[in-house]
Amino acid sequence: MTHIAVIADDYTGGTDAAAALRRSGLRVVMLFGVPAPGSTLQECDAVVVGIKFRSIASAEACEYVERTVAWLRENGVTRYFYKYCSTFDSTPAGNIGPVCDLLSTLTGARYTIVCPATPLHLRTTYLGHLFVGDKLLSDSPMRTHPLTPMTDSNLVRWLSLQTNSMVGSLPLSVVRAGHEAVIERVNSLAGQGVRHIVADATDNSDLDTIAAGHDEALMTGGAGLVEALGRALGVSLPAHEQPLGRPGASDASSGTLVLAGSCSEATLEQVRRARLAMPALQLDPGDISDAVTLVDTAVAWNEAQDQTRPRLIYTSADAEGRRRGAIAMGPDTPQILEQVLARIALRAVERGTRRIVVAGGETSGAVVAELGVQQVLVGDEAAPGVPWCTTVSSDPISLLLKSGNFGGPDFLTETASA
Ligand SMILES: Nc1ncnc2c1ncn2[C@@H]1O[C@H](COP(=O)(O)OP(=O)(O)OP(=O)(O)O)[C@@H](O)[C@H]1O
Ligand SMILES: O=C(O)[C@@H](O)C(=O)CO
Repeated sequence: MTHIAVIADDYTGGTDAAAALRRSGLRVVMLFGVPAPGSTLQECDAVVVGIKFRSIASAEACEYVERTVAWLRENGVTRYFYKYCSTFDSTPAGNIGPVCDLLSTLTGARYTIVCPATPLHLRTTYLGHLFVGDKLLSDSPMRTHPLTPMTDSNLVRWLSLQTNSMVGSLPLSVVRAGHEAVIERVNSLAGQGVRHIVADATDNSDLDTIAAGHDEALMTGGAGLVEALGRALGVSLPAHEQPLGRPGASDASSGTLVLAGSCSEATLEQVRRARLAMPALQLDPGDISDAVTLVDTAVAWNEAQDQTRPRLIYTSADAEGRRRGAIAMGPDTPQILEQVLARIALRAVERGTRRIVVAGGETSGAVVAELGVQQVLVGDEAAPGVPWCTTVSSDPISLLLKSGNFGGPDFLTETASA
């Protein structure tokens, strides 16, 4: 029986959630994209559906979510978790607010917990404000994100821009007072008409308190709260023999193609180090602004490399590099570059590549869509929240889809060769 479905707003967010559930010993199936009508869900404790709707128009995002919920219902799911980024990636128009509104209507939930806090990734919430390590979100590198610059750390205020529903908060003092105090406060807020409740949490025990005995059909947040729900579920389920398999990475001697589109500070440093360790090609729209020429250049370069060795192709650039590139390529540069890396991935797979590391959630979404991957088995983590995934096929591909901010400085170098 599938006890919970996680709907994630991008693919690396989905693999992060899937890794969190696996840590609790649950059997997890991960799907990419809105599931095809009529397709069936294989036996699992939890299903994660990763959909690329973080940065698209909110009407389209809601349509994807509605179709996904309809499919999940047909497959017997009654509890839902909406997973967004631990840095609350969104714009004043959405999509977190519109999707929370939609999901609470579809599930009939009286209120929605909103809790991106994920201590494992150093994201905490206090008095409704989101912190990244020791910085407020708006003082972190997220303030210059190419798609969703996060310029306000006050989640109650930010979410209120995205919805007409009332947004309230659940302060840490109440969370620390325990589960009953939490239930009393959320009932009181719901009674006052508050629909979305931003919950404070600074460590995993806070998340356990928020998740414990929660019987609404919907929760929302980051992988931290997903893991807490997984822990609560894990103790109530019989131990499994992991019948879905536990694949790790395929052998690195088959050669790894690393594609980086994330422009996060973490990825820029990982790219800088990987450049010293493997052949690398930078694709800079400031130098070549035509997408077809960029793809052809990269494909030719890639095919000239030793296919049994790691190699790196990246568009990642700092804010100044992106500004220069956008002058030449135009306002759709981010989306065009996602497609460029995706097409390079497809051409490489057609030529035999079976091991691909991708940096960046949107970039991963584009790559997975271009490769036509619909379902993966979630395996061992290469870093917290970054599990190896293996496509379900007779000629499987190992994929490592890395959220922009995740992994240590040598992540790309180590995963490409290990
Ligand atoms: N040189 C560049 N100029 C402008 N945009 C770029 C450039 N290189 C990459 N981008 C775009 O920046 C965006 C990065 O988003 P992506 O989600 O891939 O990474 P991220 O936000 O760091 O990761 P995550 O969503 O997992 O936190 C993509 O749309 C990508 O195409
Ligand atoms: O929550 C996170 O930080 C990640 O899972 C993510 O969503 C990045 O795209």
